[in-house]
Amino acid sequence: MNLIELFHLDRLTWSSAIDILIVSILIYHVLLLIRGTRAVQMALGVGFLVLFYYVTLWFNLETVQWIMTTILPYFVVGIIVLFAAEIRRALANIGKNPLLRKFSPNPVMGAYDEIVLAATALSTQRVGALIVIEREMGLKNYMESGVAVDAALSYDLLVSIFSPGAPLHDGAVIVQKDRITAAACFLPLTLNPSLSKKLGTRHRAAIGVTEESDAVVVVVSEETGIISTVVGGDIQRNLDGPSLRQHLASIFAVADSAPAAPASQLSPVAEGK
Ligand SMILES: Nc1ncnc2c1ncn2[C@@H]1O[C@H](COP(=O)(O)OP(=O)(O)OP(=O)(O)O)[C@@H](O)[C@H]1O
Repeated sequence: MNLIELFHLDRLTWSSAIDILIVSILIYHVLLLIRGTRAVQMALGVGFLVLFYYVTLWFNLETVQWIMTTILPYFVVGIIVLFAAEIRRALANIGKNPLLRKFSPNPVMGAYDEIVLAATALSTQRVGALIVIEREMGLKNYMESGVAVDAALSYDLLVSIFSPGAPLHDGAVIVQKDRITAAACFLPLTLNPSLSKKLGTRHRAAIGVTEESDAVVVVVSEETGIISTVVGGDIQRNLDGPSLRQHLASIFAVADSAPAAPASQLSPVAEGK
């Protein structure tokens, strides 16, 4: 028996090849989506139940089969509820239109330089900060949990919002293009069990919002002054001004022309705090 007969390749048609390709791409994207989340354990549990169902068919275990087929419809509803975040993310990714992205104007890196400067200054002063930058997916539901602000994105405003004791310092600032649109916003916490225990709620909120949206988050740790960015649930730690700027420039695909000024060149507003 040759390979063609062994794998029935003689029956392979163009449509079945395309079929296999699409299913492989779908499986690959589902695995990418659930990688590193609690959904992995659940997917393993579902796999085990499916296997168990075939074992009951094999041994003709009628009562177990009856129980499994009776609870299956409820089980499907349960899976939809449990995987709601992952399903939302998958649908949002499908809905992202690369054409729309091409036509929407690029954010001005100058505006994000304000974030770089503020993060650097806040880090030096050990002031915690949580800045969420909206991309294609709207963040209106998170904005509604905070206080609406409609102001130009500026270093001074960011530093004053996060100053300890300022009324809006607790929670996240939301940035849409070159404007600060909300402050003191509450974000969903990630439930990822594999995260370091060293990451507290500020960092968990930063990761959580990027698991549910395509936002980019800049976090400054109050405890250590460490600057991190989070995209798609992945946290990148230990950034400094230039690396944060470079990272934001690469995410937003804008020309990285001028390096961010060091924190020592910042205006007296920050330095005085
Ligand atoms: N769900 C949330 N949404 C928005 N902000 C949050 C949320 N949870 C916590 N925060 C912010 O994080 C602060 C508490 O941070 P905490 O010390 O628990 O976290 P952390 O990750 O260890 O941060 P740090 O390194 O800055 O101490 C809160 O005062 C609040 O400003």
